[in-house]
Parts: sequence; structure tokens; C-alpha cells
Amino acid sequence: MDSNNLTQFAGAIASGAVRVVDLTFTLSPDFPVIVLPPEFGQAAPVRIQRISLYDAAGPAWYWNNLTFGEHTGTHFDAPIHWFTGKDLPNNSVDTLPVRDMIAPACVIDCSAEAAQNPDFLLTIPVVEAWENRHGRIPERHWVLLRTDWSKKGWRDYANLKDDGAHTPGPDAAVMRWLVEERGIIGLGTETIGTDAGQAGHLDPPYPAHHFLHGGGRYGLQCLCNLDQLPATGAVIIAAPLKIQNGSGSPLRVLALVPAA
Ligand SMILES: O=C(O)C(=O)c1ccccc1S
Ligand SMILES: [Mn+2]
Repeated sequence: MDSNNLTQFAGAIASGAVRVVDLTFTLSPDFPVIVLPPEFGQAAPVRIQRISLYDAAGPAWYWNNLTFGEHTGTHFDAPIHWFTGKDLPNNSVDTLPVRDMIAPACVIDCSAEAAQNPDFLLTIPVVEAWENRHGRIPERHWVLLRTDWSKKGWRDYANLKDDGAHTPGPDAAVMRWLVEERGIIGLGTETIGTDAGQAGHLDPPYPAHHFLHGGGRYGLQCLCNLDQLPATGAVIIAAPLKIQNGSGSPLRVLALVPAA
């Protein structure tokens, strides 16, 4: 692509000919974070501690100290996050190839199924039916699972019951298939994890994490506004913080969408 095309692309964004859709929740102490069984370590809650607000602590400036877990809010999972990806090269947020931070996306709308069943699992037949309509999922594409879960409001977001969270996600067979047969770059979900809330009972447990990160692929969680994206044609910008040896990070996720 020559520099002229890139400049024209920037012009298309400025003119609105290419829409920029924000797929990110506001990072807030009020946003729910994943709750693991009590015997395990937990994500630190988001804390925003004011240092000064144009006051005696800082007469001309406003700033804060931030505390948060790598896996809080709308965030990115790197392969090092899971044991299956722990020995892969360039597997942390500070070492993964920057070219992987911009990639096209396929959006699979399972909002009706998730509305009927909070434990809905995406399967190979559901994806094959999507491919019959929209074409085969190309390599190095994100698969974004639209469930409209992000519209539930923060209070009901985790949908925690006595036996853990009940939220939709992929089954094990489709995760192995998407990584090994379709070569996706990663899976994005609206829910708190790329895995279903009850994924600990699947085989292998947490199959999205298992196969994505074992295959050197990535996860995006707590996305919103997927209903504003076309089934194909959007390009995702997802650049995690460059945290030393980081397993993931909160980030801004943007979708570039050709104006209709
Ligand atoms: O990656 C995550 O945020 C996530 O969902 C997770 C984090 C840690 C342990 C298990 C899971 S399942
Ligand atoms: Mn995560």
C-alpha cells in the first residue's frame, strides 16, 4: 500500500466515510470483575486515587493513581495468561507482534440464543451456519461473539449464582476448530471472560483460554456495541498496555467500519 492510500484512509476516518465504533466499557471501580472460586487469587478491583485536582496538592493540575488487575474491564488476554501458552515465544502483552493489534473481524450474532439461555454455548454447527450465510471465516480474523450481554447493566453482568457465573461462551470443540481449522487471531466476547461462566466443567476446562492461548492467539473480553458492527468487514484495533511480561491489560478497543 503506498503512502497516498494510507493518507486517504486517514481522510476517510476524518470525514466519517469510515466509522470508528468504541467497543470499550469505561474502566471504573463500579465495573464488575471476574470472581474465581475463593481458594484462588482474585483480580484486584479498579481503584482511582486522586493525587490532586487544581488544589494545594497540585495547584494547576489534575491526576490520579490507578490500581487494577490485568484482567479488569474491557481487556486483552495474551497467550502467557494460560498454561497452554506459557512457553510460546512473544507471548506477553509487551512482546506480542504489534501487527497482531490490528486485524479484521467476523461478528457472530447469538443474542437471541443467549437471551433464551444464559448458559448458551457456541458450537461448530452454529458457526458453520454463519459461514453458509457470510462465507468461510478467513485466517487472522477476530471472531466476536455477539450476545448483547453488555446491555444487561453492570449489576447483572456477572450473573453469579451459588454454583458460579452463568454466562454464554464457546464449547471446547468450536474453540479447537476455530484455532486449528480457521486460524483465527482471537475470540472477543461481551462477557467477563472469553469462556462461558460454567466453562470450568467443560473438557478441557476453560476451552477458550486453553485453545486460544495454546495456539498463540488472543482474547478480548467485556466488549460492548457489537450490535453496531456488520457480520464481516470491520477492522479491530486492540493494542494492550506494554506491561512488562504482562498476561493481559485493560485497553481501548476500536472497530473501523465502512459507512453504509
Ligand atoms: O481471562 C480472564 O479474564 C478470565 O476469564 C480468567 C482469568 C483468570 C482465571 C480464569 C479465568 S476464566
Ligand atoms: Mn482475561
